[in-house]
Amino acid sequence: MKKIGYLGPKGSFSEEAIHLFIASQPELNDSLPELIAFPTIPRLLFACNDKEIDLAFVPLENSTEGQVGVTMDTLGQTEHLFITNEFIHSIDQCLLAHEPMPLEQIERVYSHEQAIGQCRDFLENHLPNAQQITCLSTAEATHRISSIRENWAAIGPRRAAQLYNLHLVRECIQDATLNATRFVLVGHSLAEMSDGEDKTSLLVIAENTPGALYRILGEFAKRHINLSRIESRPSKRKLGEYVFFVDVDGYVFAPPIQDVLWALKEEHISVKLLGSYPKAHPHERIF
Ligand SMILES: O=C(O)C(=O)Cc1ccccc1
Repeated sequence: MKKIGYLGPKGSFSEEAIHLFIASQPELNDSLPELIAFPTIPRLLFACNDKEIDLAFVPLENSTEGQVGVTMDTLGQTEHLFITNEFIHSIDQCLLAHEPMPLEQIERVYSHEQAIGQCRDFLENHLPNAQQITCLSTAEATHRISSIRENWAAIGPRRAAQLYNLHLVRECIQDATLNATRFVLVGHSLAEMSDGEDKTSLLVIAENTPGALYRILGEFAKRHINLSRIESRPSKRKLGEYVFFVDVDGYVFAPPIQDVLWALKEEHISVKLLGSYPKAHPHERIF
């Protein structure tokens, strides 16, 4: 039985999404994998890197709040991991508490930083005086408030209310109605080319010199390769030095992508392959 790790505990958005992802994959449905909850994203990805688990399922970016920096940074640091699938899951944030309670009475709000960021306007407008407390996940936040009878609330998935015996004070409190998170499944080997459209994720380390990024992007443009995403993260070595996460259309062994990789190598630009995997097509309800 395959072991798949996710950011837990039970009731997190990651758990909700991994169940839906498994249901969408006929080959995983035949012998259901064992799901293992991890408390943090680095611990989960390093456990996969060290082969304690077969696969790790992690959030990568959200349509409202943007990149999940810790996932990107850890993927950059690990050596034996490849993204093998992506999965887009729509996210409805709920405000949960022990009992029905007027918003003015809520003194503290617990949640994951991504969830707090997705509900920033709601929190400013309706809970301006509540203290915001960041937790390792929305489910951890929900679990924390469930054992203490105070005027505290948590932001998390609807299902966490049932699991932790809490009341749904408000639903759909995220600032953008259409709010979706892109999760990726990470494993130990490169996925094979699919029957449909694939994409390739690369980590490019550019020099801090005039035109460095222009030359990198030019290699893709010259070969008519479409870039679907480019994000920078600090190199963590020096202020003002960055690494770039680039997603391009196509499978890594497609000749134009191989040509770009050769050209970048010749220019001494270092590139780490993060994976090649089937492109997810978001459900219409999401976008
Ligand atoms: O905290 C969770 O429940 C997670 O799985 C991370 C997360 C948080 C907010 C949106 C999507 C994923």
